[in-house]
Amino acid sequence: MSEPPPDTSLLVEDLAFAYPDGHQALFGVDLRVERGERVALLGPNGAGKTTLVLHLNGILRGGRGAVRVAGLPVDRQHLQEVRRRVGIVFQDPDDQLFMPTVGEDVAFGPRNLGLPEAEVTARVAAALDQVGMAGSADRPPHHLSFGQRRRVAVATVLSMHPEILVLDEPSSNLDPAGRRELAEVLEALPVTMLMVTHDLPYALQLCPRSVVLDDGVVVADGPTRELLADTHLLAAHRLELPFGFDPANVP
Ligand SMILES: Nc1ncnc2c1ncn2[C@@H]1O[C@H](COP(=O)(O)OP(=O)(O)OP(=O)(O)O)[C@@H](O)[C@H]1O
Repeated sequence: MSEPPPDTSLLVEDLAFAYPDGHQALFGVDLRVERGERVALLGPNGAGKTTLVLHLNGILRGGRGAVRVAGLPVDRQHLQEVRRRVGIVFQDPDDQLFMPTVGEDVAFGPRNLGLPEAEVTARVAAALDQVGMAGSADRPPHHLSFGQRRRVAVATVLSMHPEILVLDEPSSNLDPAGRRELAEVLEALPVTMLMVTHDLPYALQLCPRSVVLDDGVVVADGPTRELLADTHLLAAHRLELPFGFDPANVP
Protein backbone atom coordinates (compact mmCIF):
# COMPACT_ATOMS: atom_id res chain seq x y z
CA MET A 1 0.00 0.00 0.00
CA SER A 2 1.52 3.38 -0.96
CA GLU A 3 1.79 6.09 1.71
CA PRO A 4 -0.86 8.73 1.09
CA PRO A 5 0.20 12.37 1.38
CA PRO A 6 -1.09 13.93 4.63
CA ASP A 7 -3.87 15.81 2.83
CA THR A 8 -5.48 12.64 1.47
CA SER A 9 -8.73 11.91 3.30
CA LEU A 10 -9.72 8.75 1.47
CA LEU A 11 -7.49 6.38 -0.41
CA VAL A 12 -8.93 3.29 -2.03
CA GLU A 13 -6.47 1.11 -3.92
CA ASP A 14 -7.41 -1.77 -6.19
CA LEU A 15 -10.40 -2.70 -4.04
CA ALA A 16 -12.17 -5.87 -5.12
CA PHE A 17 -14.93 -7.53 -3.15
CA ALA A 18 -17.27 -10.48 -3.57
CA TYR A 19 -20.24 -11.10 -1.26
CA PRO A 20 -20.40 -14.45 0.55
CA ASP A 21 -22.79 -15.80 -2.11
CA GLY A 22 -19.99 -15.26 -4.65
CA HIS A 23 -21.45 -12.15 -6.28
CA GLN A 24 -18.53 -9.94 -7.27
CA ALA A 25 -19.54 -6.32 -6.58
CA LEU A 26 -16.20 -4.47 -6.93
CA PHE A 27 -13.46 -5.31 -9.42
CA GLY A 28 -10.44 -3.18 -8.50
CA VAL A 29 -11.60 0.32 -7.54
CA ASP A 30 -9.12 3.17 -7.14
CA LEU A 31 -10.23 6.42 -5.55
CA ARG A 32 -8.37 9.26 -3.90
CA VAL A 33 -10.19 12.12 -2.22
CA GLU A 34 -8.21 15.03 -0.82
CA ARG A 35 -9.07 16.80 2.41
CA GLY A 36 -11.93 19.27 2.00
CA GLU A 37 -13.06 17.92 -1.38
CA ARG A 38 -16.73 17.26 -2.05
CA VAL A 39 -17.13 14.32 -4.41
CA ALA A 40 -20.31 12.76 -5.78
CA LEU A 41 -20.35 9.00 -6.31
CA LEU A 42 -22.67 8.33 -9.23
CA GLY A 43 -23.75 5.17 -11.00
CA PRO A 44 -26.78 3.06 -11.85
CA ASN A 45 -28.53 0.67 -9.48
CA GLY A 46 -26.27 -2.22 -8.60
CA ALA A 47 -23.06 -0.42 -9.64
CA GLY A 48 -21.36 -1.10 -6.30
CA LYS A 49 -21.68 2.34 -4.67
CA THR A 50 -23.04 1.10 -1.34
CA THR A 51 -20.55 -1.78 -1.33
CA LEU A 52 -17.73 0.75 -1.72
CA VAL A 53 -19.14 3.04 0.98
CA LEU A 54 -19.45 0.14 3.44
CA HIS A 55 -15.70 -0.44 3.06
CA LEU A 56 -14.91 3.12 4.17
CA ASN A 57 -15.61 2.40 7.82
CA GLY A 58 -14.95 -1.32 7.77
CA ILE A 59 -18.54 -2.61 7.81
CA LEU A 60 -17.37 -4.71 4.86
CA ARG A 61 -13.81 -6.01 4.73
CA GLY A 62 -11.90 -8.97 3.53
CA GLY A 63 -11.64 -8.37 -0.19
CA ARG A 64 -8.52 -7.55 -2.21
CA GLY A 65 -6.88 -4.13 -2.07
CA ALA A 66 -6.63 -1.47 0.59
CA VAL A 67 -8.58 1.40 2.08
CA ARG A 68 -7.10 4.23 4.11
CA VAL A 69 -9.03 6.91 5.92
CA ALA A 70 -7.16 10.04 7.02
CA GLY A 71 -3.98 7.99 6.62
CA LEU A 72 -5.21 5.07 8.77
CA PRO A 73 -5.61 1.62 7.25
CA VAL A 74 -9.16 0.35 7.64
CA ASP A 75 -8.35 -2.84 9.53
CA ARG A 76 -9.34 -4.43 12.82
CA GLN A 77 -6.63 -2.56 14.71
CA HIS A 78 -7.77 0.90 13.58
CA LEU A 79 -11.52 0.29 13.31
CA GLN A 80 -12.60 2.40 16.28
CA GLU A 81 -10.52 5.40 15.21
CA VAL A 82 -11.62 5.01 11.58
CA ARG A 83 -15.29 5.02 12.63
CA ARG A 84 -14.74 8.22 14.60
CA ARG A 85 -13.23 9.88 11.55
CA VAL A 86 -15.70 8.69 8.92
CA GLY A 87 -19.35 9.47 9.53
CA ILE A 88 -21.85 7.68 7.33
CA VAL A 89 -25.35 9.10 6.98
CA PHE A 90 -27.53 6.26 5.72
CA GLN A 91 -30.41 6.76 3.34
CA ASP A 92 -33.11 6.04 5.91
CA PRO A 93 -32.81 8.38 8.92
CA ASP A 94 -34.82 5.91 10.98
CA ASP A 95 -31.83 3.54 10.81
CA GLN A 96 -29.86 6.16 12.72
CA LEU A 97 -32.42 7.53 15.21
CA PHE A 98 -33.43 5.19 18.01
CA MET A 99 -33.40 7.23 21.24
CA PRO A 100 -36.44 8.88 22.91
CA THR A 101 -35.28 12.40 22.05
CA VAL A 102 -33.30 14.16 19.33
CA GLY A 103 -30.75 15.37 21.88
CA GLU A 104 -30.09 11.86 23.18
CA ASP A 105 -29.65 10.58 19.63
CA VAL A 106 -27.09 13.28 18.85
CA ALA A 107 -25.36 12.69 22.21
CA PHE A 108 -25.16 8.92 21.73
CA GLY A 109 -21.87 8.81 19.79
CA PRO A 110 -19.94 11.36 21.87
CA ARG A 111 -21.16 9.70 25.09
CA ASN A 112 -19.92 6.35 23.78
CA LEU A 113 -16.50 7.95 23.30
CA GLY A 114 -16.55 8.62 27.05
CA LEU A 115 -16.37 12.39 26.65
CA PRO A 116 -17.17 14.57 29.70
CA GLU A 117 -20.87 15.49 29.91
CA ALA A 118 -20.16 19.21 29.39
CA GLU A 119 -18.35 18.40 26.14
CA VAL A 120 -21.23 16.12 25.06
CA THR A 121 -23.75 18.90 25.72
CA ALA A 122 -21.67 21.41 23.77
CA ARG A 123 -21.30 19.02 20.83
CA VAL A 124 -25.03 18.28 20.74
CA ALA A 125 -25.88 21.99 20.70
CA ALA A 126 -23.31 22.73 18.00
CA ALA A 127 -24.36 19.81 15.77
CA LEU A 128 -28.06 20.67 16.02
CA ASP A 129 -27.23 24.27 15.25
CA GLN A 130 -25.18 23.23 12.18
CA VAL A 131 -28.18 21.41 10.72
CA GLY A 132 -30.68 24.13 11.60
CA MET A 133 -32.37 22.06 14.33
CA ALA A 134 -31.36 24.06 17.42
CA GLY A 135 -34.26 24.01 19.84
CA SER A 136 -35.37 20.48 18.89
CA ALA A 137 -33.22 18.59 21.38
CA ASP A 138 -36.16 17.57 23.57
CA ARG A 139 -38.45 16.44 20.75
CA PRO A 140 -39.01 12.77 19.98
CA PRO A 141 -37.53 12.00 16.53
CA HIS A 142 -40.77 10.35 15.39
CA HIS A 143 -42.59 13.68 15.78
CA LEU A 144 -40.33 15.29 13.17
CA SER A 145 -40.85 15.44 9.42
CA PHE A 146 -38.76 13.18 7.20
CA GLY A 147 -36.57 16.11 6.16
CA GLN A 148 -36.03 17.14 9.78
CA ARG A 149 -35.18 13.54 10.70
CA ARG A 150 -32.60 13.42 7.93
CA ARG A 151 -31.02 16.61 9.25
CA VAL A 152 -30.94 15.13 12.76
CA ALA A 153 -29.31 11.98 11.30
CA VAL A 154 -26.61 14.27 9.87
CA ALA A 155 -26.25 15.87 13.34
CA THR A 156 -25.74 12.44 14.99
CA VAL A 157 -22.70 12.05 12.76
CA LEU A 158 -21.45 15.67 13.08
CA SER A 159 -21.39 15.40 16.88
CA MET A 160 -18.56 12.86 16.44
CA HIS A 161 -16.49 15.58 14.70
CA PRO A 162 -15.80 13.42 11.64
CA GLU A 163 -13.18 14.40 9.11
CA ILE A 164 -15.10 12.69 6.36
CA LEU A 165 -18.83 12.72 5.85
CA VAL A 166 -20.34 10.04 3.62
CA LEU A 167 -23.95 10.54 2.60
CA ASP A 168 -26.09 7.88 0.95
CA GLU A 169 -28.68 9.56 -1.27
CA PRO A 170 -29.16 12.60 0.97
CA SER A 171 -31.83 14.23 -1.21
CA SER A 172 -34.06 11.16 -1.62
CA ASN A 173 -37.66 11.57 -0.38
CA LEU A 174 -37.21 15.26 0.40
CA ASP A 175 -39.62 17.87 -0.89
CA PRO A 176 -38.02 20.72 -2.91
CA ALA A 177 -37.70 23.01 0.12
CA GLY A 178 -36.23 20.24 2.28
CA ARG A 179 -33.84 19.35 -0.52
CA ARG A 180 -32.65 22.96 -0.82
CA GLU A 181 -32.36 23.41 2.97
CA LEU A 182 -30.24 20.28 3.28
CA ALA A 183 -28.00 21.50 0.44
CA GLU A 184 -27.45 24.74 2.37
CA VAL A 185 -26.54 22.76 5.48
CA LEU A 186 -24.12 20.49 3.61
CA GLU A 187 -22.46 23.35 1.71
CA ALA A 188 -21.60 25.05 4.98
CA LEU A 189 -19.89 22.01 6.56
CA PRO A 190 -16.09 22.15 6.70
CA VAL A 191 -15.56 18.44 6.03
CA THR A 192 -14.47 16.15 3.24
CA MET A 193 -17.63 14.80 1.65
CA LEU A 194 -18.47 11.76 -0.44
CA MET A 195 -22.06 11.78 -1.57
CA VAL A 196 -23.77 8.80 -3.20
CA THR A 197 -26.60 10.16 -5.29
CA HIS A 198 -28.89 9.54 -8.24
CA ASP A 199 -29.85 13.25 -8.10
CA LEU A 200 -27.51 14.67 -10.74
CA PRO A 201 -28.47 18.34 -10.24
CA TYR A 202 -27.70 17.88 -6.52
CA ALA A 203 -24.30 16.45 -7.42
CA LEU A 204 -23.66 19.46 -9.65
CA GLN A 205 -24.76 21.92 -6.98
CA LEU A 206 -22.73 20.41 -4.14
CA CYS A 207 -19.81 18.49 -5.60
CA PRO A 208 -17.25 20.02 -7.96
CA ARG A 209 -15.99 16.50 -8.71
CA SER A 210 -17.83 13.28 -9.52
CA VAL A 211 -16.82 9.66 -9.81
CA VAL A 212 -18.95 7.28 -11.87
CA LEU A 213 -18.99 3.64 -10.83
CA ASP A 214 -20.55 0.95 -12.99
CA ASP A 215 -20.33 -2.82 -12.74
CA GLY A 216 -17.85 -2.51 -9.90
CA VAL A 217 -15.30 -0.31 -11.67
CA VAL A 218 -14.68 3.45 -11.89
CA VAL A 219 -15.64 4.46 -15.42
CA ALA A 220 -15.21 8.25 -15.08
CA ASP A 221 -13.70 10.70 -12.61
CA GLY A 222 -13.64 14.43 -13.23
CA PRO A 223 -15.35 17.79 -12.87
CA THR A 224 -19.09 17.18 -12.34
CA ARG A 225 -20.02 19.82 -14.90
CA GLU A 226 -17.94 18.10 -17.60
CA LEU A 227 -19.21 14.61 -16.80
CA LEU A 228 -22.85 15.72 -16.84
CA ALA A 229 -22.34 17.40 -20.21
CA ASP A 230 -21.07 14.11 -21.69
CA THR A 231 -24.25 12.64 -23.13
CA HIS A 232 -22.49 9.44 -24.29
CA LEU A 233 -21.11 8.81 -20.81
CA LEU A 234 -24.52 9.38 -19.23
CA ALA A 235 -26.32 7.10 -21.70
CA ALA A 236 -23.70 4.35 -21.39
CA HIS A 237 -24.16 4.19 -17.61
CA ARG A 238 -27.91 4.73 -17.22
CA LEU A 239 -27.48 8.24 -15.79
CA GLU A 240 -30.28 10.63 -16.68
CA LEU A 241 -30.67 14.33 -16.13
CA PRO A 242 -34.18 15.56 -15.26
CA PHE A 243 -36.24 16.62 -18.28
CA GLY A 244 -35.17 20.07 -19.45
CA PHE A 245 -32.17 20.28 -17.10
CA ASP A 246 -29.06 21.62 -18.84
CA PRO A 247 -25.88 21.65 -16.71
CA ALA A 248 -24.52 24.41 -18.95
CA ASN A 249 -27.26 26.75 -17.70
CA VAL A 250 -26.40 26.27 -14.02
CA PRO A 251 -24.22 29.15 -12.75
N1 LIG B 1 -25.59 -8.76 0.66
C1 LIG B 1 -25.39 -9.00 -0.63
N2 LIG B 1 -25.19 -10.25 -1.08
C2 LIG B 1 -24.98 -10.50 -2.39
N3 LIG B 1 -24.94 -9.54 -3.35
C3 LIG B 1 -25.12 -8.28 -2.95
C4 LIG B 1 -25.38 -7.94 -1.59
N4 LIG B 1 -25.54 -6.59 -1.51
C5 LIG B 1 -25.41 -6.12 -2.77
N5 LIG B 1 -25.17 -7.13 -3.64
C6 LIG B 1 -24.95 -7.02 -5.09
O1 LIG B 1 -23.75 -6.27 -5.31
C7 LIG B 1 -23.92 -5.40 -6.43
C8 LIG B 1 -23.64 -3.97 -5.98
O2 LIG B 1 -24.67 -3.58 -5.08
P1 LIG B 1 -24.66 -2.15 -4.36
O3 LIG B 1 -25.77 -2.16 -3.35
O4 LIG B 1 -23.27 -1.84 -3.88
O5 LIG B 1 -25.01 -1.18 -5.59
P2 LIG B 1 -25.41 0.35 -5.58
O6 LIG B 1 -24.57 1.00 -6.64
O7 LIG B 1 -25.31 0.91 -4.21
O8 LIG B 1 -26.92 0.31 -6.08
P3 LIG B 1 -28.19 1.25 -5.76
O9 LIG B 1 -28.03 2.49 -6.60
O10 LIG B 1 -29.35 0.41 -6.26
O11 LIG B 1 -28.25 1.51 -4.29
C9 LIG B 1 -25.35 -5.62 -6.94
O12 LIG B 1 -25.29 -6.47 -8.04
C10 LIG B 1 -26.06 -6.25 -5.78
O13 LIG B 1 -27.07 -7.13 -6.21
